[in-house]
Amino acid sequence: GDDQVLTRFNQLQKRKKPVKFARSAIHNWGLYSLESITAGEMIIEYVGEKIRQEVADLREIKYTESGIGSSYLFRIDEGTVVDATKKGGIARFINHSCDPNCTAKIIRVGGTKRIVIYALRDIEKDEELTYDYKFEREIGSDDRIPCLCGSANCKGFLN
Ligand SMILES: Nc1ncnc2c1ncn2[C@@H]1O[C@H](CN(CC[C@H](N)C(=O)O)CC2CN(Cc3cccs3)C2)[C@@H](O)[C@H]1O
Repeated sequence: GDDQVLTRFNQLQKRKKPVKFARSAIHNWGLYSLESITAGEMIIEYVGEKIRQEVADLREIKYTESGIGSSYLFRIDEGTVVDATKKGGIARFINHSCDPNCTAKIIRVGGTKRIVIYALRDIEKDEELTYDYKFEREIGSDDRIPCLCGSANCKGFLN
């Protein structure tokens, strides 16, 4: 129930799972576990600036124009986005996989929504952490992002 989530979130605040960012076999930088993690455990919060969708749209254009490439934007709900580009935690380095070992959950803590990354299965030390980005399909658009996760069940694209 919610109280367990709260307790575990508070524990997570005190004792984050040790993780590190390093070069990824999937894309550029990725996030890795520094110790084995048990299925269901909270690993890290995706921390950043909470902004309205309209602001996120403008920033997305600015980031793309300034060559930051795709952005560290994480949608919380239809009106809210967390932007980890300028003020963000290292969870922004987690890559997508079609066979992920983590999942990103939106939890409500004291009335505010937060993004927490949980382990979907037992994770070994030094494994790259991944979750399914669940990007919306860009129907008909030509800017599909080819997926490099390398999983047997890879869908071929991120969007
Ligand atoms: N399975 C995958 N297959 C292909 N590409 C992937 C996969 N999974 C993540 N991606 C890329 O990664 C971005 C998500 N990124 C996660 C961390 C990234 N690896 C990083 O080093 O910053 C954050 C965005 C912000 N951008 C900054 C950039 C740095 C270098 C080139 S663009 C990347 C995504 O939007 C994608 O473009």
